[in-house]
Amino acid sequence: MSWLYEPEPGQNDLDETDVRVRPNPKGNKPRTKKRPEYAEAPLGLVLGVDVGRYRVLIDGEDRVVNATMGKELRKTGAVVGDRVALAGDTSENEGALARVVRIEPRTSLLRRSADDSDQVERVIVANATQMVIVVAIANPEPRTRLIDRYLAAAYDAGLKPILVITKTDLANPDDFLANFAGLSIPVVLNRSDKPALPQLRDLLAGQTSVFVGHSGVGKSTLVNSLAPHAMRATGGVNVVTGRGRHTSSSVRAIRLDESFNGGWIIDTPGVRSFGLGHVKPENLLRSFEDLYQVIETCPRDCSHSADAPDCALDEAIEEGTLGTSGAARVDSLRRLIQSIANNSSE
Ligand SMILES: Nc1nc2c(ncn2[C@@H]2O[C@H](COP(=O)(O)OP(=O)(O)OP(=O)(O)O)[C@@H](O)[C@H]2O)c(=O)[nH]1
Ligand SMILES: [Zn+2]
Repeated sequence: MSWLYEPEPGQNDLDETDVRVRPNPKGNKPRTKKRPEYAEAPLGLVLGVDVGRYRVLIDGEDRVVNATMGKELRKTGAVVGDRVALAGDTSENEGALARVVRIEPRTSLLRRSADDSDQVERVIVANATQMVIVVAIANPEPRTRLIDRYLAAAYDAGLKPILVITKTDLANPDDFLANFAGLSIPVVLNRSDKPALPQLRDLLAGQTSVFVGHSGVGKSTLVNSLAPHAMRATGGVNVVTGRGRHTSSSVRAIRLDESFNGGWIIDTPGVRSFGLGHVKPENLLRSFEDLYQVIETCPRDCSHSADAPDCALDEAIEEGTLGTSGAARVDSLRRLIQSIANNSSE
């Protein structure tokens, strides 16, 4: 249920030193009775989740342990990127199973709905700082609206978006990129025979970057070029259960090498759709930053949809102030507004 995942006010400001004496802004009862008991529990990072089993990298050690969710946390569940406290058998011994007894406050949450009318959201990744949107310039043909969806999800989650255009050996990306000229997001042009490693390194250094993209765009190829050691470091997807491919999620965290200054990639191969049912309309508008100045001049309570009277977007298109891609951008925004309209009326 969505409310379980809502960050509390002020939560984003907390760091590890706040864990033991977390101030309770509302002064009501503490969230978990168990907290003092597990104050010394080792902390770790969730690298992967497989049918209720978690692979957790213990802080300060190069040790990945298997864990299950403690009883009181089972409904909430943890996701890749979560920082968790462990009790029980935290050894790497065969058959050892630790227990997650606490999930640390999250600094960000990337969610998606099954589709735009679905308000039951699924949390995909916790604590990421940016979203790398991977799109091929050809094969498969890029779709600007899909990128708009990703951008809306990124802004809603508080993640900084970065656009990586792959397969630039196949076509010239200039025309396509004109669609996003008004956005202040970094764009990296990449081709597998000459990966743009220095530029990517600059952008990914010290960050936790969620990689998203449609099937076939070359995301795996890109991730492999950035983290050739990935399989070894993360232990692969099915190590925990050893049970074939029945993974509940193949999302996994991959540590980048030292040249990335503590940077991580979170790959999301299983994530096919990006429903925006949970996205707040104001976050959607913010993701169209090139239109935002115009939107601010709209009448109060303007819905900005195609039938909205006196929407300043229509005027701006007529006057040509939004550039050549202006009409297409407005069209994309309006489709997304329409898609999440059911949601916002409740
Ligand atoms: N020409 C060209 N082909 C590429 C490039 N990058 C990847 N490919 C090819 O595109 C195809 C898809 O690449 P993947 O890396 O498997 O794509 P993916 O996005 O991970 O796709 P899924 O595995 O379906 O999620 C493969 O045949 C790659 O060899 C590139 O820069 N140029
Ligand atoms: Zn408007």
